[in-house]
Amino acid sequence: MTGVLGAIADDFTGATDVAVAFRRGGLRTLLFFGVPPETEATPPHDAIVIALKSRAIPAADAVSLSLDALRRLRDRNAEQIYFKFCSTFDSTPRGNIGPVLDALSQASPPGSVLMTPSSPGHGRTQYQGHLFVGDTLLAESPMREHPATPMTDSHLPRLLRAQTTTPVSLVTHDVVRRGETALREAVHGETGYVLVDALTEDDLRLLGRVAVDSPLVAGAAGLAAGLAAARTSTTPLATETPAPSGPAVVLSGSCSARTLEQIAVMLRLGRPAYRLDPVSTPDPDALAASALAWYDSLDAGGPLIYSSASPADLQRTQRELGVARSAEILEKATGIIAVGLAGRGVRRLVAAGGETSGAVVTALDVRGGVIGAEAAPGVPWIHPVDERHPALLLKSGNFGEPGLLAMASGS
Ligand SMILES: Nc1ncnc2c1ncn2[C@@H]1O[C@H](COP(=O)(O)OP(=O)(O)O)[C@@H](O)[C@H]1O
Ligand SMILES: O=C(O)[C@@H](O)C(=O)COP(=O)(O)O
Repeated sequence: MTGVLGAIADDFTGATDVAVAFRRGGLRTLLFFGVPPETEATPPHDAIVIALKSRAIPAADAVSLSLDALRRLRDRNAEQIYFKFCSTFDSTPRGNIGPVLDALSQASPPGSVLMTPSSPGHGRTQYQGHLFVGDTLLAESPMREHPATPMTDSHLPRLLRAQTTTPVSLVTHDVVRRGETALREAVHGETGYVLVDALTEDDLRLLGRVAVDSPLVAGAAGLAAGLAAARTSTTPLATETPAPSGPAVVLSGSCSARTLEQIAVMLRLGRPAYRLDPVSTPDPDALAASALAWYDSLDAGGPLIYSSASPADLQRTQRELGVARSAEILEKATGIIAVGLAGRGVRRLVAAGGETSGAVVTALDVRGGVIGAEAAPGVPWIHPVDERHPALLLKSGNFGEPGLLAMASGS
């Protein structure tokens, strides 16, 4: 399919992940945080990614935001739409993957929707409809403890059927192994949503070829890369923007197991660290003010301000304050802190966690940026178009080696 490839991502770290996948595939990619104004001027591009914060909000709001994004992408000549959800299928029985897919497919030309969360680069694979995180089933991985979207089932057709009345079918790996013609027949012979097994990047390139003319495709960064590879770009990529420099701070609200390891490394290295405790200070303004006062008193660089907590500590806070209220307090405080840090001359902000990153970008009012060098696979530096903003590294909870946060905020 020619024309622009438009992606709608359900959170901000997911959006950077998919933007990187498109860019690596040779597509000149723009990333917008939120639906851009109609008039926003843009450099030439092959793909546009719109980052929403629609993963954990009420389904009706997620649908309405996604339809706004769809309209804006269509205004900008997007002929093919990619709905990016999490490679760990983060959702609840109420949504939001099913409801958003329903709305997007009703607003698109007819045809089955090929989809898979498989992203081998991140250790996610789909086999016999089951989602694996490394060598572990999703429901046995740390995702079962996620604060907003605990994943306690690994079977994708069952997870999706709980969220939609649209038919959901499964194409298993034996069909993928038979090659393009067999897969094309299997996918295009179905109606509704077709979850296709994929274990390798080669599988995903095959899926990309099969979906290259479909108006709507869905998945994580793995299939996005497959789709990008199936489209050709005649324009060579711009040269890589160098990694940014200047004072750096890590802001982490991610409670993912990988982030906790990355925080442990920072603490072991003796980096200055300030823990946000919403139970002792439930007023976000007061919480932010004390964190900023602490920052002002520092003489060492590369500090960490965090609320990330182990599953047991997280549950204690959530019992005390409620899941929504604790997240609301922390995200509001984190936003205020981000603005305060930018005002104090911080030039690199590393945010850990999708929701947390969304809070940071929204509070700073960063509208969009150019995708730069990757600090880890799927985690690029973002250079805001408005250069007064600090460079941003939005780290998905599950991504990066244990040393990533320390490295990205180092001098
Ligand atoms: N100590 C805490 N107690 C309760 N909720 C927390 C705590 N720390 C973070 N949160 C909330 O948990 C959610 C974490 O989600 P996110 O930032 O997407 O990271 P991840 O998905 O990696 O855990 C956010 O809404 C955040 O505000
Ligand atoms: O697909 C993925 O795993 C990521 O792109 C993503 O969406 C991660 O979300 P968070 O773990 O909430 O950062």
